Amino acid sequence: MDFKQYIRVIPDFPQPGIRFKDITTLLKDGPAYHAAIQELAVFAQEVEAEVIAGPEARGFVVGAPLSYEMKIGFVPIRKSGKLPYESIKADYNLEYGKDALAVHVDAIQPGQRVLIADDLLATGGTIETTIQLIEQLGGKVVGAAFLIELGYLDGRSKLGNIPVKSLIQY
Ligand SMILES: O=P(O)(O)OC[C@H]1O[C@H](OP(=O)(O)OP(=O)(O)O)[C@H](O)[C@@H]1O
Ligand SMILES: Nc1ncnc2[nH]cnc12
Repeated sequence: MDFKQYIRVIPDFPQPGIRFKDITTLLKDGPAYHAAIQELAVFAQEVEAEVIAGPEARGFVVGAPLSYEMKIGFVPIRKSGKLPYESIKADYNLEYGKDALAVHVDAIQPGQRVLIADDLLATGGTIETTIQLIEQLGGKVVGAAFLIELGYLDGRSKLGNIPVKSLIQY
């Protein structure tokens, strides 16, 4: 399926110069959303993922259905200050700002095979921070799956040897 046709590009959002890739136009199309998750599930099987981790918020709409499809667990990586239990936290930079992510200390078992899922790979700051948190808990990141990859920002370089799957490239 040509998933790119379902993405709406908004110029100058949220800041001048940013071409924002709007995934809501894909999400509202049932067959396209389902096909996208199915394709990422093939990758998740190939890398033998045991759990999916997704960064808030758009990582939830990719990671949660993927974990449901795979019948494996989902770990939310949340923006700082949202998690109720003991957590670890890391700061990071984005294409348009900065933020912090956190995860519960007991979210991942040591040695567990973790696939990270998100809607979009841009500078790689979010994924790099997510990897750092998972590895700090002893998890093994076996792959990273995205709907969209902005190749011109070279986020892949933050992933080292970790296998990457993206359905749409710009
Ligand atoms: O590769 P990067 O440069 O880190 O950018 C990609 C991240 O940016 C967006 O999230 P954002 O922080 O805007 O949050 P949201 O999902 O809550 O909208 C997107 O959903 C990715 O997680
Ligand atoms: N250009 C972009 N469009 C949508 N989400 C993003 N996250 C980071 N950069 C983005």
